[in-house]
Amino acid sequence: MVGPGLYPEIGKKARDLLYRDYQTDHKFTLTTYTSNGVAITATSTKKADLIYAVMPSAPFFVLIASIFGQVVTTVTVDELTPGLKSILSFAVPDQRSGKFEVQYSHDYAGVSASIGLTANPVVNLSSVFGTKALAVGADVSLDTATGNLTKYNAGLSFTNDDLIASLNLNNKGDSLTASYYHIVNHSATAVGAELTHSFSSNENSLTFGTQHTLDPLTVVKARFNNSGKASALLQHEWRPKSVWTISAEVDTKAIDKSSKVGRWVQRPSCSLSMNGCGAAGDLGAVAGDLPRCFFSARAPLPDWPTLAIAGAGGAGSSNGNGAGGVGGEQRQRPVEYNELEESSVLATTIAWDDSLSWTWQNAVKELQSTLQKISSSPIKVNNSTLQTTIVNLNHVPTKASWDLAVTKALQMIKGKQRELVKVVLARCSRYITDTCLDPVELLACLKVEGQNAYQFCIQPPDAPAFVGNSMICDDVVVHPSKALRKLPRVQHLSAQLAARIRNEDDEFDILNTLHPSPAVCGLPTEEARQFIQDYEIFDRGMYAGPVGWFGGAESEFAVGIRSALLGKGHSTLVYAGAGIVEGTNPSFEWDELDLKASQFAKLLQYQEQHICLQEAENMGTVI
Ligand SMILES: C=C(O[C@H]1C=CC=C(C(=O)O)[C@@H]1O)C(=O)O
Repeated sequence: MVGPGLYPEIGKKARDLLYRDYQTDHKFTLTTYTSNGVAITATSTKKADLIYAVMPSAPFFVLIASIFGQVVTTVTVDELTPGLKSILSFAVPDQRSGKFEVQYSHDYAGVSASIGLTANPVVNLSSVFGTKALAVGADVSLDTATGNLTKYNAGLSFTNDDLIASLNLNNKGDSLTASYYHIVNHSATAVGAELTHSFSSNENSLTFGTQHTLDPLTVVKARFNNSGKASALLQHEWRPKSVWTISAEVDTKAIDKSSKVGRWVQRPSCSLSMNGCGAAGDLGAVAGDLPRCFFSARAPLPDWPTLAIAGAGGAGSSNGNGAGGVGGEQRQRPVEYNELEESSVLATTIAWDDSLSWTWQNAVKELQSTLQKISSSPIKVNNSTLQTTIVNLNHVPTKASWDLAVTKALQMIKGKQRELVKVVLARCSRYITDTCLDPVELLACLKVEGQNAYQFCIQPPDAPAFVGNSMICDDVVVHPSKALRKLPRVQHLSAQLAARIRNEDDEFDILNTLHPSPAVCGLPTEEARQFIQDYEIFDRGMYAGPVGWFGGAESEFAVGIRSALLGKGHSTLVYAGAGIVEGTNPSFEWDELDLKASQFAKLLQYQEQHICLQEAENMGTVI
């Protein structure tokens, strides 16, 4: 850090020591570094009903869906000129939260200015003056829509070798925070404290804590506050940039209440969404306590008389409950629903580790409580019609923009350099219907679309549901010779590839290598990815990303195409893509998009067809 740093750094050391990583929510961070130094970070934090147990050596299961909760995407371009950095960030589903920020650091000043990417943006300006030892700063936000100052804070900090003291006036002057951070005797131990006084409520809050670095990869922390909450955490970097955190919190004033325990893992460099900016779409959230996740796997569910909500949680360990799958082999699925003659069985796999706090008893207790929630809310699924009508439809891109993008792709494919061979361009169509759609009913209706479809529904709590009817291969692994595969609307050339995985192979790495495949991105991958980034004008979100689960002994993923995102209200986004190669005709490809989207579209038109049929019947006409 040069000079006094930026405003958020005032008091940051103490705040990090006292608050960072203590949350018991599930958290997942992915960071992707592109070749030109741009870091793309997606962070997802959400309260989960169950806390996932993820163990490096034991069988484990992480629902990939868990990364698609509230996602904050930040793109940082460092050092445009010495000391200058620009940042573009947005939180999805609310992409209106996007902002552009410029930071400038100098020996005696640090200035940061940001502006929201909306018509009436919020403008934020902060500056710090001083030296590394003594800094004074202010932070102001102006809402240009109302002309009001929405924030004005001020701060002062004093830093020497092993001690940082700071004073912050926050909340428009309503609260004063004094904080202190101290490295004890140049050792691996640091202590910190923070005292906040609120002038309006006349309340004080005091938190103090300590942190000890056990070895370069392991840190323990503990803290206590004046409302009686005691917390501790253990953090270990088990491989580069991958951190395990186990944290616990006890309310000493209500010791009989169960304590909270959380664990999470951060993984690096895993681009799970097509172009690395995985947004969950721009639809409103759907309220609901339980995450809903469903993967139909290679053996689709026999039927859908009742819905089993797959609670996203409990973690996979072999307990023999994995139902028989392809060829009778024992398969573990996170949640499995089977219709038998006289009863139905809902089987789930769980994991535990008695040497940690996530014991067998805990795992069973959580499972039982989830099952109780599930069994108290069975829904009869209507799998014949959706009884809804499309009231509005628009496509992004429009046909004209599509033609332009395809023409541009063809120029590049035929161009002198001939670097691009194939690029897959996509379309996102927003259907407004006259009723709200239930994602599971939609999937149930889609089932007729193909016995071999891989059906999925991923719906974290309070988030839109991502559903799809993707393709899968046949049961038997054959030579990688291509065969024609006919589906109800389209046909594909398909081939199966089989490989033996080495012990050291990691399923995250395998997935990272396979995604994005030429079927959703193009060839060569980097050129196609760049073209999509430059010319595709909507955010793919989860569309075309891998969907499935990691199961320790087994993982299962399909490509999230033939998919849609269902949000709160009456809005559904339907995605479709097509590969552009030499000789492609833009209009034919547009028709192909219509064809691919029609599996959803025809279900949304129920009433129109129904009315037509009725009218026809009334008129005695046979259609
Ligand atoms: C990207 C999609 O399809 C890809 C997968 C198979 C066949 C494709 C095609 O026919 O062009 C696409 O590459 C989609 O359906 O959204």
